[in-house]
Amino acid sequence: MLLKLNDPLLLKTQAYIDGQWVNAASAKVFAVTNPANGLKIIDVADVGARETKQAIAAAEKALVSWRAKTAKERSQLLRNWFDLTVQHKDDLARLMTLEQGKPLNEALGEVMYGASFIEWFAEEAKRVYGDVIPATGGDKRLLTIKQPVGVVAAITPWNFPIAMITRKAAPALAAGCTIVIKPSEETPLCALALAELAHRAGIPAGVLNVVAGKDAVAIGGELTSSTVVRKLSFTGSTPVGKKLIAQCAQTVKRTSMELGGNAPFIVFDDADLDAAVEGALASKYRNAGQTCVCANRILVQDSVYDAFAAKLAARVDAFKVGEGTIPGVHIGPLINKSAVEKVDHLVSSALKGGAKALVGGKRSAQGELFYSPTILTGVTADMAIFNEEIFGPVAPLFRFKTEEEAIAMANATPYGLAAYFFAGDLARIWRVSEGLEYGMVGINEGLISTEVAPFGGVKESGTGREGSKYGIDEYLEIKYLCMGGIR
Ligand SMILES: NC(=O)c1ccc[n+]([C@@H]2O[C@H](COP(=O)([O-])OP(=O)(O)OC[C@H]3O[C@@H](n4cnc5c(N)ncnc54)[C@H](O)[C@@H]3O)[C@@H](O)[C@H]2O)c1
Ligand SMILES: O=C[C@H](O)CS(=O)(=O)O
Repeated sequence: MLLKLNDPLLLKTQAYIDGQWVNAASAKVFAVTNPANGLKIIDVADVGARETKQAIAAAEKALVSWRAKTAKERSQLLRNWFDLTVQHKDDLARLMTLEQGKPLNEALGEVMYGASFIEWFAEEAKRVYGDVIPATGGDKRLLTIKQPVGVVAAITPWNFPIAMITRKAAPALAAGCTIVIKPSEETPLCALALAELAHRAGIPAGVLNVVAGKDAVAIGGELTSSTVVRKLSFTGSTPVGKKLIAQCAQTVKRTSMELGGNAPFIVFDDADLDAAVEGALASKYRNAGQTCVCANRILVQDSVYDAFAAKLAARVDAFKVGEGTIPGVHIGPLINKSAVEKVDHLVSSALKGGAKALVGGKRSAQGELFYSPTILTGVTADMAIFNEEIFGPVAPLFRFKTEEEAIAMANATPYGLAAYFFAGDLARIWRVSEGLEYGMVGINEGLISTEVAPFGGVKESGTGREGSKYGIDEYLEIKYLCMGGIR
């Protein structure tokens, strides 16, 4: 797709530091490519440790006046940012489809989902309350106040290049923090466009900074070792999250971790099978299966296995695979070569182990980074595909006999982000909801993410929650005040 933007000034190719657009001191650039065809979209300034230091210094400088603003003043500026994001939603969606590959309608959905966090936290900014605590002595008054953590670092993934940024930046700014964002090198254009809109919204220089570069380790090293940065909010893979937690430990930073998933999707014998199929389609194949909350293992009770598989296959077989700008496309490309190779390896290994491809089971002829929507049957829990995050349009179906077996299978993973199940009986719904070791559970529903509810996982899927009334707490410190001598 030639890049036709209504507002061409949203296409930014430099780092955004201290309210200025700057090139890399090294003059280096890196190419951003379209995963649908491998063609270069544009070159972007390839910044590193030096520019990251400058961004941290800018955020530190801006913190003084930003935290001193009233909650209402910060709220209004966030509202301006929300309004501009919605106003430019079509251009942002085009940029996203171009650099990330998801179908245009999904990209538009993500822009609005991302904007919803700015809207939500524009309001939450005005509801940061403290406490008055009943004193232990007549001469004392006890209270708490909440204050911003300070300078925040955010490191974000490529699969939701707008929403994963606003889900961090909005609560951080609402709380009175300033932020340095390192987007994925795969998808910097959306991040830089968001920075341009924040600038236009009147968010002061240094409050929000974006540093994009190929050397994630160098940028991350600066962000995690700086004593000025008091918090890291990371969204990405669990292995990288573990590294970053360790790096942050050296300066005792607060961290929020939104990491990998391995979501079970359980279909019980008392489920509405048509609803379960709709839920599986929505959860499994969104963003070509490249979401942290995608159904990763579909567990189906024996007596309904064949009926469910047949219904699901009929729908998946009808999926249209292609470039995201083409109307009616359901499945776009995966993000890069290693992603396709990983998915192909997991499928091939399962097939070698005796699984069968009811639909797909191979790369797509649409292009180097396309994979065919796939359903595998006869998959067993000893296969790698049961234990690894697939991150592709592949639905492995597993059989189970009893409710206890389903819960045990579902929980047999180090991950604990999202889980789903379809059932009818109310007592079963309560038993299974309480038995699943996950941060989020979809019950007769495959799409659960919203700005008003807490998003996050347990075990090795991370710590902390984003969105909801809880999300702003990640960026606040509670200070206890004890007033004495009051007689
Ligand atoms: N829990 C969630 O909310 C959530 C949301 C989206 C994606 N994810 C997870 O993210 C993964 C896919 O995204 P990804 O491939 O971008 O993940 P990734 O971990 O490879 O990269 C995420 C970000 O970290 C950066 N990074 C990588 N190595 C780094 C290092 N050593 N130091 C500093 N920064 C580093 C990358 O440049 C990118 O910006 C999947 O595991 C998915 O489940 C989780
Ligand atoms: O991939 C992770 C995102 O958080 C997915 S969602 O859009 O928030 O469900």
